Amino acid sequence: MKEIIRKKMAASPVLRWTVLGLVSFTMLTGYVIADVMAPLKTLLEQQLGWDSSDYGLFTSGYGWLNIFLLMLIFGGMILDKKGVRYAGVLSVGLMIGGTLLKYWAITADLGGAVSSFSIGGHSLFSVKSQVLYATLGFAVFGVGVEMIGITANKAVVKWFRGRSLALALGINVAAGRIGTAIAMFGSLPLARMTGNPGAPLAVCLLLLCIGLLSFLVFCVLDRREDRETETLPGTEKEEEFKLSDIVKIAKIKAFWYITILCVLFYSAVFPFLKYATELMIQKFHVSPGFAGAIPALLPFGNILLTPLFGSIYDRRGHGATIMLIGSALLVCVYTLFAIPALTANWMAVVLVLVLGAALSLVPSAMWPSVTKIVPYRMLGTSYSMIFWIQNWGLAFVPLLIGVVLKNHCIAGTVVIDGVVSTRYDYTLPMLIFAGFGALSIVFALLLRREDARKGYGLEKPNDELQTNSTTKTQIP
Ligand SMILES: N[C@@H](Cc1c[nH]cn1)C(=O)NCC(=O)O
Repeated sequence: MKEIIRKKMAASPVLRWTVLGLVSFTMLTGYVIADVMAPLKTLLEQQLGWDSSDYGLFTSGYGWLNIFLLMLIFGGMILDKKGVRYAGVLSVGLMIGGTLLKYWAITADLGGAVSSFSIGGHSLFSVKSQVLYATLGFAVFGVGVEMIGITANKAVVKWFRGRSLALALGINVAAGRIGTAIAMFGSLPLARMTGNPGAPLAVCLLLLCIGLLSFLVFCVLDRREDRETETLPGTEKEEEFKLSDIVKIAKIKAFWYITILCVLFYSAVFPFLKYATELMIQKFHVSPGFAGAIPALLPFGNILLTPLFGSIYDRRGHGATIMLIGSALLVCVYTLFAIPALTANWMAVVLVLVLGAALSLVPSAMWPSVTKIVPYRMLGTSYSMIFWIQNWGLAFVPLLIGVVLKNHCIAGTVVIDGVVSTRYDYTLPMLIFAGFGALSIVFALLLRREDARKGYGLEKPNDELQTNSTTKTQIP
């Protein structure tokens, strides 16, 4: 065990909250683009001649570079080595570059060109060039947006550790949810109004440039603060991140518990949203025109509740218990979704709202808790390792649910909007999500036990820890 002296918590509250506003706004602009194409699936098929597999390929592009080329992990290491300013500007640059490529692909007339890939004369696969370029653009964007996620978290920790940290991180998550809500509600009307599926992307690009400006203003404030803090008496420079720190992180049991809890929990929520509209139509008999509005309630609930639960964690503690309650709610929600006899509309609304509460509880406690388990200098890499494993779940669980639906859940046909469609029985997928929830409970319990053993302080108020740890913190 080693002790280092932390930088003094300088900065006025006004400056701290200004910094949070600037960084969170940049996050918001990135998260709008992450979801902006999701409501346009039908429009892409109608206007650009895409089919479902083109759309599936394009959507999956988000995780390609992050997962397979380990870009997320490299992003975390760059963040720890070079700092939040460098990593943030790089992230926004990648998001702008990726979105420009995607916008060009969607709006250019490529004359129906097809790109084919073959090895030794054997054709592997061919894909519409437009889809390929749009997917590559989304893949580059995916690296940037995941990196801004970890960078924003680390920047918030840098400015808020010990002072309303969970509230600040909760507001940052809420900013991301506002971005998702804007995309879910604004994208389709704008594309329809202009008759151009590229129009929402053009607006997003403009928004992202404002996000870049916002981050640049943050950089000026952050650099000034760094200079002032360095000159404070009694302030020692923090140890630099080393590659060997990855091994140190990997040896922390609680880190793995929180990582596994993260992948299980998020795999039970975000992939559910990809099927939620169909579930509303087929199980709860909601009209197709209104069905998307029920799952869209989810981010709205989060916008208020995540900061609220964060603030409770700051003042009262119980971080591990909050994660436990959030996981338990998942089991309740999906078990009720699985019961075939429950088909009332209001029930679907209530269950989505409770799911929203779960999606507020767990992130509000999870991201601040990581700061109690790993030292600040390793935080970028730790967040990136957690996000990397989480991205596997986010990429493959929707696929798993699709395969399960296709092979085990077909229950005849149903007429939707005058079109005969396959009818699915969603009981099994809902039980799978409930299973993820049950496993999340196990890992939340393990985390709580480990906390009791090692004394990370997950059950203690963050603000109380501040008085003990503003100057000194224990480093494993
Ligand atoms: N790694 C991200 C994944 C994501 C993408 N869009 C929404 N979430 C993440 O976990 N961000 C934190 C969060 O709670 O959304």
